[in-house]
Amino acid sequence: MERLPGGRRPRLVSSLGLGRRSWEVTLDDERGRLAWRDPRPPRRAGENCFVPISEIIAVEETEFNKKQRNIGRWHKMAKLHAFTVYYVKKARNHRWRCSDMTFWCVDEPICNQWIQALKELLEMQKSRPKHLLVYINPYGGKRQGKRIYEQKVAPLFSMASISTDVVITEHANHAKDNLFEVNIYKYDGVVCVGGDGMFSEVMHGLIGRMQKDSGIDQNNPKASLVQCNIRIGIIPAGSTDCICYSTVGISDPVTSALHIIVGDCQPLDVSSVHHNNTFLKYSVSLLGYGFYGDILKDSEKKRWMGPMRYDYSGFKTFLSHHYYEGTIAYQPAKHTHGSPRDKESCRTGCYICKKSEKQLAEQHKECGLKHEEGEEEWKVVKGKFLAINAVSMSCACPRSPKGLSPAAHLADGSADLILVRKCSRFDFLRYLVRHTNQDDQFDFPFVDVYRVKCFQFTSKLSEDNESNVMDIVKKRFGQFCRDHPACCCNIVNSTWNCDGETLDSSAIEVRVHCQLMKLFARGIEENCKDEAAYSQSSVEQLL
Ligand SMILES: Nc1ncnc2c1ncn2[C@@H]1O[C@H](COP(=O)(O)OP(=O)(O)OP(=O)(O)O)[C@@H](O)[C@H]1O
Ligand SMILES: CCCCCCCCCCCCC/C=C/[C@@H](O)[C@H](CO)NC(C)=O
Ligand SMILES: [Ca+2]
Repeated sequence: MERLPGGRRPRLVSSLGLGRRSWEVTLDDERGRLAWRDPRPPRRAGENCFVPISEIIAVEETEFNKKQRNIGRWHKMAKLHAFTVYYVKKARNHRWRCSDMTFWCVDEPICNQWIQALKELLEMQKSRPKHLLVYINPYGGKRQGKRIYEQKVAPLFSMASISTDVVITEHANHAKDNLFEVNIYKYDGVVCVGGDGMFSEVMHGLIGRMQKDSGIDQNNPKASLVQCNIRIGIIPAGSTDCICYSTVGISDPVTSALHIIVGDCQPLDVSSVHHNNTFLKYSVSLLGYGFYGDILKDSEKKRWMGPMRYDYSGFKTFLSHHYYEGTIAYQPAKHTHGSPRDKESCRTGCYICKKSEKQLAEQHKECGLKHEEGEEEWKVVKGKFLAINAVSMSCACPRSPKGLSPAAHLADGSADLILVRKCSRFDFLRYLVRHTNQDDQFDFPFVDVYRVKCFQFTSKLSEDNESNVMDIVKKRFGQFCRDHPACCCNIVNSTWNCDGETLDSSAIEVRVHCQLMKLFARGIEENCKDEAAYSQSSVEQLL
């Protein structure tokens, strides 16, 4: 048996047929690769091809005649034995597809040896899920959730030998409530088929369940929450699908299903939102007051329009140009080195997020699960704002491929607080348009951005309300009519948009919990054509 670099022996080396030619095929378990090359000298660059074992989806014995291609005439005389390897093929724009290759030989024991060895190696991929709980929202987005799951996802899960318990939700909060009742510990993960709202439900169910089982009171804004190690997979079938897009790089059901199958793991920051020591919600994407809150409030009445509702309400809200007065107090995130103005974005294996992971592990070692709230300084900002956005991740989505804060990190324990002060409609439009092109959306005198670990917000109206409700409303309403005929400032509060759900209170207290949960994802991969992708495309040229 030929030795590999370093004198290692591969697990298996055989001469196998692939297409019309015979190849030297190697199963190198140390490097984690299934590789094949043309044995005829000289070996030309580009003829060394491989698939990482971690990206093989399944292996199965194949009835060769059914798949028979135009192979040499002499082979037609003998009975051929074959096996098919299904693997991840990386296409453009972070899209993944399931591709396959059929290897053949005349020797049945060799064929069986290959099938067995590959299956053993797949069995050893311990991060892969075997049993999943799936929730499908049949009414999310364009109401395609059930069809998408049945046609595109279920066949892949079954090919990868993943068993599933599927729940088609019958009402809002069905998935969340169900997660408090079922034995979640028997599953390797929970999958939601829907949009950001559906993900939010599943996340609330899982995090809430973990806290309940650990005796943690979610109403305590300072409580150290217990990390949730049951991963969530998102099959995008919603209107914005921002969480899927920001963690995978594309909103595509097949790509997401393949990330689940290969057992990817991406930790995620979660912000808790409280009002007066009462827990309101968790957020992983956008907490938006003013512009995004008003869009959401208006669009909720137009759910029948589907994803178009956001364009309609967005246009209406833009024209209304309301601003809101309030005070924000925040603690800067000093533990992380990044800044919202960085040119680099969070990508697979991000070193800033890795550093936060280490810090978190050290913190847990030092003080068990007790969280030491640092007596760090609070900064206070008062003003009139068109939008207050706090994002724990970039919030990239098909409408804005770089997101609301392009340099925000998925798992660094911080959120980016973006304050858009009162400005002209034209300037606000310029700001919005920069979400869709390469220009810096923070490079405006009326936009400030801070990386924070917690913040509080109080609207001017609720500050006033605390003194004397009716007097102030009357006084302010008079002022409003006399001083602002253009009707741009608002005597009522806006609403918080929390990952696509409205909050009942305007005064909130927010804290980022570093890596509180995990997704079946790996962050956005760098956009270079990597070695594996190169090899795979060259396979197709060669066959
Ligand atoms: N069977 C159901 N009937 C009505 N509402 C449901 C049902 N199942 C789930 N929901 C609710 O529907 C809401 C919206 O769903 P989802 O997030 O899937 O779609 P979307 O709002 O169109 O997309 P996005 O959140 O990406 O904008 C969720 O908050 C969820 O609570
Ligand atoms: C005139 C051009 C204007 C273009 C403006 C583009 C800006 C788009 C930015 C969208 C960011 C969406 C952030 C995600 C929020 C989700 O949590 C939420 C629920 O799905 N979606 C919305 C729309 O609130
Ligand atoms: Ca973050």
